[in-house]
Amino acid sequence: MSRIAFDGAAVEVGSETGRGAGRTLLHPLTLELTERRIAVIGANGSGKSTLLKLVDALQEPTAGSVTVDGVDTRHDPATIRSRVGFVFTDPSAQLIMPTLREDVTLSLRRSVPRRERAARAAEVLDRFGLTALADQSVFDLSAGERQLGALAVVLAVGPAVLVLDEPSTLLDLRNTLLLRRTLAALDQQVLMSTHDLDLAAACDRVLVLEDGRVIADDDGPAAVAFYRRRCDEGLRPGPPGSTGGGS
Ligand SMILES: Nc1ncnc2c1ncn2[C@@H]1O[C@H](COP(=O)(O)OP(=O)(O)OP(=O)(O)O)[C@@H](O)[C@H]1O
Repeated sequence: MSRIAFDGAAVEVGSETGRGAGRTLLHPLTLELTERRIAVIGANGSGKSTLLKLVDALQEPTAGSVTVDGVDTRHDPATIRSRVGFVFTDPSAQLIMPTLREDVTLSLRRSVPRRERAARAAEVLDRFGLTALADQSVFDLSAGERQLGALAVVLAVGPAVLVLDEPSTLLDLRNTLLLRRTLAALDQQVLMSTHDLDLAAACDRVLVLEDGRVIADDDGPAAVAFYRRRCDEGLRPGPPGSTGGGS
């Protein structure tokens, strides 16, 4: 497995305007991720996507550093992106060709000789049950089909690390199960953010984020149980007269 290291990495935005303090999206974080399946969970806006983007050099840390197998994301983003594949929540950010077959073939242009690309693309599409949809306009595919297509495009080039931002958001139950099986069978290290707690519980390690801080770091079942308790406590009405207790 790869070694993803955060060394005091933090993200603050807005301070560059010089008008007072900026907003901290991610507080300084120091940890190493070497497990095979890692999930990041937490409320909307807690900083999950920000953390993931640091790993693929899509976001620069404003303090500290992030390295993947010793390569600093700020110094060598090209090498980072050849090792780390990023699957966005919104597949339209990923799919740029008219059909999935063309998109997968295009993604193979640097790693596979031209004469082998068609066969490799067919193999990848088949693995995701996308063969029947491969030549249809991507605009005619359902959102879930596009999301699986985006995953196929990224996996086609065999990145060492796969980063997925909420991969099951648009998927129905059948495709969620297909995604789970596919992720379980991958050789790659997988780092994902998700609101699907079953998916998270099946991971080797889960980080729970709250307001840009890691508040729990445990195995899947323990971290998910912690997060459920935390959400439950947050929803419980406070004693009469306390903030949020109502009038
Ligand atoms: N460039 C930016 N400038 C200012 N604020 C930002 C910027 N990027 C993200 N944010 C804010 O930072 C917070 C964390 O965003 P992030 O996308 O990491 O959250 P998230 O945990 O992935 O949320 P969700 O579950 O809704 O996808 C959000 O409140 C977001 O509005």
